[in-house]
Amino acid sequence: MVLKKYNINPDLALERQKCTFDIEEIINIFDGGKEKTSQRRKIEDVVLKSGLCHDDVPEECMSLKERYENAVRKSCFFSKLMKTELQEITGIEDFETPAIRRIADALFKDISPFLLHLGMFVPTIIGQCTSEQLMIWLPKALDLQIIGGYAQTELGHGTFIRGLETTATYDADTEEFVLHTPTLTAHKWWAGGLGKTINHCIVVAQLYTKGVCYGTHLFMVQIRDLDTHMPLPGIKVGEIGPRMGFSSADNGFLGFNNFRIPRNNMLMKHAQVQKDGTYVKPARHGKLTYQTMVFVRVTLVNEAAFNLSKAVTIAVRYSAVRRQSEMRPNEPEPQILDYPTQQHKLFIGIATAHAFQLTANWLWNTFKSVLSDMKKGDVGTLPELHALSSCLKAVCTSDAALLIEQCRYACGGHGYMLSSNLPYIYSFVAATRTYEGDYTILLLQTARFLVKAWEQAEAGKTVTPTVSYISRSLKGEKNSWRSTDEGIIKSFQAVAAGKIALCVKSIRDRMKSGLDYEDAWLLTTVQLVDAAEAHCRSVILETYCNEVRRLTKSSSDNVKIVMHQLVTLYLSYWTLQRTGDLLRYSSISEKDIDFMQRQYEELLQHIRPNAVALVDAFDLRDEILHSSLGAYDGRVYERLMEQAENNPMNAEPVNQSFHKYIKPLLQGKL
Ligand SMILES: CCCCCCCCCCCCCCCCCCCCCCCCCC(=O)SCCNC(=O)CCNC(=O)[C@H](O)C(C)(C)COP(=O)(O)OP(=O)(O)OC[C@H]1O[C@@H](n2cnc3c(N)ncnc32)[C@H](O)[C@@H]1OP(=O)(O)O
Ligand SMILES: Cc1cc2nc3c(=O)[nH]c(=O)nc-3n(C[C@H](O)[C@H](O)[C@H](O)COP(=O)(O)OP(=O)(O)OC[C@H]3O[C@@H](n4cnc5c(N)ncnc54)[C@H](O)[C@@H]3O)c2cc1C
Repeated sequence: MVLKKYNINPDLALERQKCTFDIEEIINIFDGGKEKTSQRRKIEDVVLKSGLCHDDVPEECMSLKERYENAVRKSCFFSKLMKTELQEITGIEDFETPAIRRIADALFKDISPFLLHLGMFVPTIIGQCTSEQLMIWLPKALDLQIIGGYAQTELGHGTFIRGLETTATYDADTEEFVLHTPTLTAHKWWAGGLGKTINHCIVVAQLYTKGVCYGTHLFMVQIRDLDTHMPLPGIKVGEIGPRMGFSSADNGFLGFNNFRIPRNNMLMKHAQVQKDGTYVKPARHGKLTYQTMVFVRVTLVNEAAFNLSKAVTIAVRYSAVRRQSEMRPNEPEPQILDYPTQQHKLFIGIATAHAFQLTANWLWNTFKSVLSDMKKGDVGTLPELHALSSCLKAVCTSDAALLIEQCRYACGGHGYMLSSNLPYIYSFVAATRTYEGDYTILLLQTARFLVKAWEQAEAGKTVTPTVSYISRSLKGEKNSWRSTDEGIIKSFQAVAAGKIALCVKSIRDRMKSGLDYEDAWLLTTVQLVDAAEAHCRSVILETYCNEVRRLTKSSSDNVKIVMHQLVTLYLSYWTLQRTGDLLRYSSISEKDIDFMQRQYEELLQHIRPNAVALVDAFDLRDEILHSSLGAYDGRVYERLMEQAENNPMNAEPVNQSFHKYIKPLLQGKL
């Protein structure tokens, strides 16, 4: 839809006048500098001027098939734009992925069927291919001569990768692998783009050679004819059916009937099958084939931050425009943003978006540094990255989903409209809690690392920096509560250490009472998930504080103040959420909690005048927000009426069902 232009709503205009800081400064901080902001805006301008964001009818009023076809059309033209005009017009050779990611949302209110091509297919080629394989597939994939996806999950197994049933059996006579789907539950299920769009995919299958199974490995498989797009003989493929969100992502199913691929289609950077069928196992680490998942988990922390920033922008702007009830008799109805309970629902969303964005950037840098270690042959830092990316993906996507839903509650009835975009944002982020490793499963992976770290520290060994608090705790360091940033972080670390200690004790006690390790672990998993979550909280709190301090070093005083108010709000919020834990594992007193509660409520008041400016500082254009409630001009009621009038249901004054059913019913003739 072409966005109509309106004058700014006077309430919003007034809000912007109250702002105490230069929003451009905060925008630059999050973009990574002025230059990056200007590059991003250039990219956005090109895409927005391309006309590609236009839909003749609102996406939500299209049928599923129309939505899919529309998303394919846009994905193709967007890809062309990325390869040609964007580079020519802006002169920017190296597209920053965050900029492309952000502007992609102007095209797709739901999901691009090409998401997995860019999000997993290309990264798997980069991470799992030998240099010869890379030369064959990477240029084709980048040039979109082939379009791919990532088919790992099966109907029967998603979490437990070792339980996958698809087989890839090596035939040394023909130097081919035979892919086969032995059971109903072995059918690949869920892969994005697989249903109708892609012609290639990475398939994860159990490798058999010389009669031995070597576990899951990755294979490049062409599934459709490049010209006719028909499934190749031996391939059964289709769309899995309507779901909560992801309607235009054509998630698919896939079965193989003794389907043959050349030996060279096994991705052999880490493990190899030689021509005679000899298996060469990965030299360095057994889980390197899981690397794309680590990459995606890292990017999902960014997704959590970005989508939360969209939701909270919509809800804060709406709350500044919406007036409801009365605070005192006969006074005008206040903006709902003036209610402390509304501020409590929303300001934590702003602070969390900052915390997650800065944590995502930090995690991305950690990821790059681990990759560079691995290139030098050192895999020593991989376990910590796996533990960090697992818990951060779990906690950030889960918190973001809850806070996005809270933003929807904060918009009352209108938040329930698809045109608010909040239901779309929610259904996208809700899926991120499950895919790429379910919440519980990933926290249990981190817990495994934490228990090991505890045992190492107990044995007097040095542990990695993110768990160094364990060593301090084992040395008997007592926590003394202080309501400063550092003091609060230390107390959250004491909570994590206390919980890990209890897990270790529970496991040992259970083993002493006769259980084996597996059962002792299993019975402790509720506590283990809790301990991993506590560890993750302490990581986020510490990273957020450190990064704000680092990034605002040369900022103006007013920016420092407002950014630090949000940090303090975040620390206070989580202190109040976790008083039980803090009373148990730190020296916090009831008086301290009263102080934190008052500080929190005062902070809501301090942040209130800057709330709209703070969400403006996410710099999200209306075309990216797609929201009748969240547009920059705040013309909520005009847009709600506009979308109602454009609803195809209103194209005819009387629907045919009246004549077919209602009238006969009224007349007793049905
Ligand atoms: C160019 C132009 C283009 C134009 C385009 C135009 C349009 C463009 C539009 C688009 C715009 C742009 C878009 C950009 C991208 C956006 C975002 C991307 C979104 C992507 C969407 C994604 C959708 C969703 C995809 C999916 O969902 S895909 C499926 C994901 N599936 C899962 O995630 C399964 C979870 N399950 C497990 O991951 C395992 O099952 C399990 C639990 C670990 C146990 O694994 P197991 O083998 O049993 O191992 P254990 O025995 O437990 O552990 C044994 C030992 O190994 C260790 N260890 C386990 N792991 C690992 C590991 N990794 N690494 C290291 N160690 C590990 C463990 O610590 C232990 O160490 P130890 O303690 O021994 O020392
Ligand atoms: C929108 C969407 C897109 C997707 N895209 C892709 C894709 O492109 N490619 C692809 O390969 N896959 C994809 N997936 C699949 C996704 O990765 C899996 O659904 C996800 O990993 C969870 O696995 P599962 O469905 O088997 O859940 P299950 O493992 O069956 O989980 C069900 C419940 O059991 C619990 N549970 C399971 N095992 C344990 C355990 N050991 N201990 C304690 N609790 C346990 C879980 O915590 C969860 O609560 C997608 C999924 C969605 C929703």
